[in-house]
Amino acid sequence: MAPSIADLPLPVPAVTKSIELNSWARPETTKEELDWAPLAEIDLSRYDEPGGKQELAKQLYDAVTKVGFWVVVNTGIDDERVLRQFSIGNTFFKQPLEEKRRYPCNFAEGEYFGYRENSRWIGDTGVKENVEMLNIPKPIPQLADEPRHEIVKENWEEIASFHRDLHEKVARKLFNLMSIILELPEDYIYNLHAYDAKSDDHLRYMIYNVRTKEEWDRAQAYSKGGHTDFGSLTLLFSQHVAGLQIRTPEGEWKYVKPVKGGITCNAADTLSFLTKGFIKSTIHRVVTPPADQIDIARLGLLYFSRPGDNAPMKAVPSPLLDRLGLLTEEDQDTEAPIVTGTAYVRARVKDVHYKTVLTKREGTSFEFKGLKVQNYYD
Ligand SMILES: O=C(O)CCC(=O)C(=O)O
Ligand SMILES: [Fe+2]
Repeated sequence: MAPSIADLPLPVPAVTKSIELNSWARPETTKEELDWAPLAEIDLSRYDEPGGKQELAKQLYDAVTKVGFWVVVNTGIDDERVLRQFSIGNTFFKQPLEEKRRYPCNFAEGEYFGYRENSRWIGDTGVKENVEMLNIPKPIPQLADEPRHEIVKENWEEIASFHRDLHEKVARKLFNLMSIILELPEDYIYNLHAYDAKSDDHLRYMIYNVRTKEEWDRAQAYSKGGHTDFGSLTLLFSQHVAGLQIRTPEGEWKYVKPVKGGITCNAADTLSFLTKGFIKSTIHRVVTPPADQIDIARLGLLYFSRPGDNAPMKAVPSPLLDRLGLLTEEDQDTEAPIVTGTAYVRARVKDVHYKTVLTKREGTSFEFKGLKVQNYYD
C-alpha cells in the first residue's frame, strides 16, 4: 500500500526559526536646527582605483589627526542588509528579560561579549541607565565556543557574513589607509587587528530606551558622559535619533549628522597609544534627544574593533612618527615588556563596567601598565 501523506518524512530546514523579526525602519530625522559637526566624507568606492588609496589616505590624514571622526560612503554594504541587522537588534531587545539575561557580559573579567542590561543606577539621581546592548564576537573558530542567544543562533549565517564584511570592506581599508599615512607596510595596522586572530572585536546592537525629558535631564545633570572609546576603531551606522556629539579641537560640542548610506567612524584609545597620540581618540557623548524625537527609542548598530591577543601595545615603527619626534628610545627597545591589546582592553572594560552604581568620574583617570587615559571630559 502506498504510504499516506502523514507517514512521509517532513523536510527539515537547516535552522528552525521560532523568533519572528520585528522589522525596523529608520525614524524621521529631527526638524530642529542643531549645530552639526563638519565631518570629512571618505568615498571607499575609490579605494581600488589607481592611486585611489593614496588620495583617500590624504583625505583621512586630517580626520584622524585633528577631528578623530569621519564618515565613509559607498562601502558596498547594501542598506537592506543593514536594516535586517537593525531588525534583529530591535527584536532582541523586545524579548523577555530572562532570555536576554541568559548570557550577560562577564564584567568581572572585563569581557564584553553578550548582554549588558540597563540595570545600573546613575549615582544618587534615582535614575537608571537607559542603555541595553548585545555584543557579538567575530565568527572565527577560536571564538566558536562563546555562547549565543537564540536569536543570534537562528540568524547566525546572516550575522556572521555581515560581521565579516564590515571588517573586510570597511575596517580593513581604514586600517590600511592609516598604515599608508604612517608610512608603514600597508597591512601593518590591519595585522594588529586581523579578523582571523582572537580579539574582543564585536558587532553591537544597542538601544537607548525611551525616558522622560525630566529623567534625561536628571541623568545628564549628574554626568554628561563625555568619553573616548576603549579600542581602536568604532563604526556607527547612520543613527536618526540625534544625540551623539563630538568635542571639536576648539572644545565645542557639535552633533553628528546621519549621512544616508554612510557609516560614521571614530578612532579610539588603543590606536592612539599605538601611534603615540598621533591618531586622535576623540571625545564624544550622547545627550538628550531633541523634543521631536524624545519619544523614539534610539536603536543603534555599531562595530568595535580592538587589538587582540597577538597585538603588542607598543608604538608602531613608523618613519613619520620618528620624524615627528614621537618615538622614544623605550619605544624602540625590542626587549621591553609589553601588554597585549586584549589585556589592556579587558582591564579598561572591567574598570568602567564592573559596578552596580555609576559614579562621577570627573578628574579621574585610568592607567594600566603605563597606558593612561582620562575617564571623563566636560
Ligand atoms: O550611540 C551612539 O551614538 C554612540 C555610543 C557610544 O559612544 C559608545 O557606545 O561608546
Ligand atoms: Fe563611545
